[in-house]
Amino acid sequence: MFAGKTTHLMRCVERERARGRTVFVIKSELDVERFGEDARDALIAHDGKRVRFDASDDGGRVRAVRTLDAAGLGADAAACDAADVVAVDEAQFMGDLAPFARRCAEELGQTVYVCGLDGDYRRERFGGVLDLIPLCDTVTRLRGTCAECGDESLFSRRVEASEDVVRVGGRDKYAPVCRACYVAASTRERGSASAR
Ligand SMILES: Nc1ncnc2c1ncn2[C@@H]1O[C@H](COP(=O)(O)OP(=O)(O)O)[C@@H](O)[C@H]1O
Ligand SMILES: Cc1cn([C@H]2C[C@H](O)[C@@H](COP(=O)(O)O)O2)c(=O)[nH]c1=O
Repeated sequence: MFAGKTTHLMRCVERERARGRTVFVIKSELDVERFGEDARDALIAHDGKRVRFDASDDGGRVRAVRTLDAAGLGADAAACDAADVVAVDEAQFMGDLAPFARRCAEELGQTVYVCGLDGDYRRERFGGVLDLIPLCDTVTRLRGTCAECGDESLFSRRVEASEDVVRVGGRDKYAPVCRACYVAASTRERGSASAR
């Protein structure tokens, strides 16, 4: 988390739109829990930057969905199929990600951008993001800044006591950390659990 994934996706979306291409942006409905109704039709990064398309935009949309199938996309399924570009944020929450992305790229000829977490706070695979790797033209792994020592961050450490894998949130629940700080925190936590 905090690696700049959403910010990077926003730049890709803005570049495609500047070239006159229609972009359909899909994000997780879970973001609505975190940011409120505003998150239904806007991409939102941790620094508050937002990308929203207005009514005058050429068929491009930002939509928060539960699933990537016709049930999730509902009335927007045709607009999604018709877009030149499909961009998916928070892809770790999307079931059937690889079949969806493959259909977009290979049956519909769309340009597809997908951004999401490959691993959860335990550093285990998160949703279907890793299933895309063998299908991609390009993979970019971004890094943020370790919240504890300032080195580059690689992992998301959960700072709140909860063991649910899916736990929507930001700085209140997670900190981006480097390997050394992740391992040090895990060792501390294991130590305090065994002392109890
Ligand atoms: N520790 C951090 N490392 C990097 N960026 C951070 C950090 N804390 C806050 N930020 C902010 O988060 C922004 C990136 O947010 P975002 O694009 O939403 O990342 P992601 O989608 O990977 O979680 C940065 O531009 C920066 O303003
Ligand atoms: C590590 C981890 C994250 N989440 C949630 C927390 C946020 O709502 C998103 C990640 O958003 P970001 O744009 O990458 O910052 O995922 C989770 O549910 N479980 C986890 O283990």
